[in-house]
Amino acid sequence: MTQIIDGKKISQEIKDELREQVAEQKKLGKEAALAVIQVGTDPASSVYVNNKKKACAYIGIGSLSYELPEETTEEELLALVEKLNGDASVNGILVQLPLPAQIDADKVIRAIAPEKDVDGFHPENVGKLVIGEPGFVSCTPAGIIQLLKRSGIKMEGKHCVIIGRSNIVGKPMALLMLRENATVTIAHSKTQNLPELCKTADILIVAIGKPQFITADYIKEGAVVIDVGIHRDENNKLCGDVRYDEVAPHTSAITPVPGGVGPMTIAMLMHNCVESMLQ
Ligand SMILES: Nc1nc(=O)c2c([nH]1)NC[C@@H]1CN(c3ccc(C(=O)N[C@@H](CCC(=O)O)C(=O)O)cc3)C=[N+]21
Repeated sequence: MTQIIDGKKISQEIKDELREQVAEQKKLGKEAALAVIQVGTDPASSVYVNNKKKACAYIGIGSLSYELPEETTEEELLALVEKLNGDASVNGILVQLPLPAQIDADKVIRAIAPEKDVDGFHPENVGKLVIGEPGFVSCTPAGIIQLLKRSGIKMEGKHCVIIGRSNIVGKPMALLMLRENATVTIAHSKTQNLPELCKTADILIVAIGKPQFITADYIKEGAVVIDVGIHRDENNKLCGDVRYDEVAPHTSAITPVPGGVGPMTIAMLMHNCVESMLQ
């Protein structure tokens, strides 16, 4: 029997836990607030940003919303980040990616005060993850660990293949899996014999960014498959990097798209905001 890992349900559990924690802190006079900055009006970004604001409202975290025009300059964005760094009522700063071409995203990420970097993208937080010190962890990989733990899936000693080596998903994912005592392989666009390699995975985490790329040929019978991709197909329906209908029957557990990893990213962002408030 294939276990369908319900990211909506698990993210709801986490949000309910956080909501209680925030209510407790409110009694002590402590409040949390997240600043969300969006440059331009990419429709997909707007959906995610709205989901983040809804989650804040549900949990009781204040949200400040900055919607800047597409032609915003790097200097203007950096000035806003600086202002929010110095604002004691703001615990978290999130600059929605991708940014328009005139803005250097790395420069903006480095400008965010590490103690307000709830995305976990700042080099200081990335470095802490590498050496195993507490710090903010990138939300998508942190959410995947929660999905696995809360679904009763053991990671210790398992071979985990991660496809994708981005700073935001693949690399932090590998470090978190290592922390859970998995044996980790990172695959990428230059990896040879990708289907054969994937067939050795007990846990396959797919973050390639190509719609429905992974077929049943990549799957060891009974493997756990986590799909990080999010796309719209020819019928404008959401789909992932994995051909779900074909792959699912060969797995012991799999995440759907939507309703898998996506909602967990937001739950972990909320978790990081609460952590930031408690510091
Ligand atoms: N600074 C920054 N931090 C991010 O965390 C960040 C970002 N930039 N840029 C874009 C990606 C993508 N991302 C998602 C968040 C929620 C869903 C999500 O809620 N997905 C729903 C469906 C949403 C829909 O209806 O489209 C689901 O999978 O069920 C997906 C993707 C955060 N990102």
